[in-house]
Amino acid sequence: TVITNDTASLVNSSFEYIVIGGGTTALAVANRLAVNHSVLVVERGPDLVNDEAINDPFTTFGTPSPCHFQIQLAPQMGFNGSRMIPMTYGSCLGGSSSINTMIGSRPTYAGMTAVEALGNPGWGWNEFLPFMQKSETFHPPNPTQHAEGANFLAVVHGFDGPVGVSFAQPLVAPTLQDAAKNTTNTVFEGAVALSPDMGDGFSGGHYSSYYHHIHFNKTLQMDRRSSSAWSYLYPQTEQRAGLTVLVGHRINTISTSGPSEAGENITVTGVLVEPTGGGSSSAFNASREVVLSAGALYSPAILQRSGIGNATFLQSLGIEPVLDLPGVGANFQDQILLTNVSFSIAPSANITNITGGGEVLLAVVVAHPTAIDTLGPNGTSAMNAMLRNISAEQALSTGGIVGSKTLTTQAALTADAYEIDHPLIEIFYTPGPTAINVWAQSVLPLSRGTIRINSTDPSVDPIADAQYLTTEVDMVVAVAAARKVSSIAVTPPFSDLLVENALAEAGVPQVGATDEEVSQWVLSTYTPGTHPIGSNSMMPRELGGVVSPELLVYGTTNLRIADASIVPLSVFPHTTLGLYGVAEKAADMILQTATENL
Ligand SMILES: Cc1cc2nc3c(=O)[nH]c(=O)nc-3n(C[C@H](O)[C@H](O)[C@H](O)COP(=O)(O)OP(=O)(O)OC[C@H]3O[C@@H](n4cnc5c(N)ncnc54)[C@H](O)[C@@H]3O)c2cc1C
Repeated sequence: TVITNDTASLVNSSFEYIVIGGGTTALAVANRLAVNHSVLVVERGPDLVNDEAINDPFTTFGTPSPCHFQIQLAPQMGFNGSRMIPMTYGSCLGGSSSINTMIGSRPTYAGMTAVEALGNPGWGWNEFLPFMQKSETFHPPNPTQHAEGANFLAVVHGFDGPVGVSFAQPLVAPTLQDAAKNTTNTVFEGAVALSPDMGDGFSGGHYSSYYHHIHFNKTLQMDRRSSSAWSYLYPQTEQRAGLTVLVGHRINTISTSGPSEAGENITVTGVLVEPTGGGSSSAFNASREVVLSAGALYSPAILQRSGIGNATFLQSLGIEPVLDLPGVGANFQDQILLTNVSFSIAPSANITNITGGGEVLLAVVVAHPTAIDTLGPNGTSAMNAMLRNISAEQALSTGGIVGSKTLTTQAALTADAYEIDHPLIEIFYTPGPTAINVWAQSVLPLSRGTIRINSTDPSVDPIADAQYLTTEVDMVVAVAAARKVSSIAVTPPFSDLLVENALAEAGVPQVGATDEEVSQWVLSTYTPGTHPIGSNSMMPRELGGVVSPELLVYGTTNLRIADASIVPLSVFPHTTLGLYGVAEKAADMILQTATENL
């Protein structure tokens, strides 16, 4: 493997495959293709192999690094007006997996059923699971962790893949783990059970200690973030003679030839690249395929600059359309997080047992309540009523929808998922030095937004508009999540760990607050879920889909997308482990095509 930031040092300008981006999915795809092929990866950010703040999984979350970037979102809905909200993402080798909170969750069976039913044969849970397993080396809990509630089911895991997945060693914060589980049990009236394994596909209605994307080296007794870079690129075992990684360079456009006179598929021939800091451009050729993996925020922007997108919109920017694909940049979505929830620890409490003595990961206990657990016995029918009755008018008022049928179809599939056991919300408990964070997040939002460039200059960020909470159903879920957080803070044994007036001190609505008061708090304080997806969705073209189930961009012969932008519904409570599955499946399909075209 060659890693360089200097195009002059590259002997070749032609490769069999070019992978755009050096992030989470990109490096996994590149690793698999480079076993037998020449591959060029182009990453906008730097190589931070020796940056300990990134490598050490116990670095306090949010500590700035040269990989941390923010995009300013378009004005989002707030209380009595709009709010300006930034969204954080990673830009370096490993992409967002180099800075994320490493919570190791997977999509559910119900979620993948919905993805498949949207028109994506081959993407159901049973077919998808082997690809997640292929990526993973799971470290089972040790006997002490097991005694404290950490559990696993061997049949759903992989034990030989590049990505380390482990419980924190040792399992931190025993008092908090215990209190959080007991209180979760009480607040959800026993309906939320201790999970045998949160990654077994049936995680609705469960809670558990949580595993993270961490390599645990048993011999060295050492933990390291298992970013995509530390899984698929840096280890000795993953070195590939065919792999060249160009860092500090951004893709401006993808080059195309065709379409043929019959108006058939176009072929991509390579990419135009420029140094991130400015300088002259270089062209690289791809003899087989180009794989776009620049993430949900930037992949649609690269397509749009290359003339692939809504033709009318592209023309308005003076870009000659190559392919009219209105779904590029549409169906953009993100979960919301309620993060303004930090409860002070009581002076009498044993801080060491609660905080784990300083070595703390985000989310030591996670709960995935279903609609019934969260909204009561009529929860599923309430969700059904809202989701199945979305009118065409409401659908079209949601900014990022290509046609009304797109949202009604997705809403019905979301209702189906809740009927099986899909979690409605996620609640996670994390200790800090003097406080305990109880964060909640929506899981399957329905609001849809857009990613649109407003300049052909590749150094200018696209306009990212998540349209958070703009559908009624998303507000209902957010308010229900907030109410559960309030209940948790006043329910023993968890409440015993907190100062007496914890709710008021944290500014969180009291139990019994009106819907109006809770909505006001939600709208004033919610933050991005930082799980942006959907902006090049895998779904039928007539619904506004951009890629086929083979991840081929419609209307092209050899342009695939493998990153969070292809995920059409937020069925991954946290995205990373599922995205490694996407990457492994993408590589498998690309190599299959290579074999057919020998
Ligand atoms: C703060 C934060 C916390 C998170 N916490 C968790 C968590 O606990 N658990 C979990 O599972 N998920 C978490 N996530 C989400 C998860 O990390 C992302 O969904 C996932 O990493 C996205 O992978 P990707 O391959 O789509 O994109 P990325 O990994 O973001 O990679 C995209 C890459 O493309 C590069 N790029 C962009 N434009 C260009 C261009 N023009 N040319 C060349 N390169 C380009 C970028 O620099 C970047 O490196 C978190 C995310 C964030 C930001």
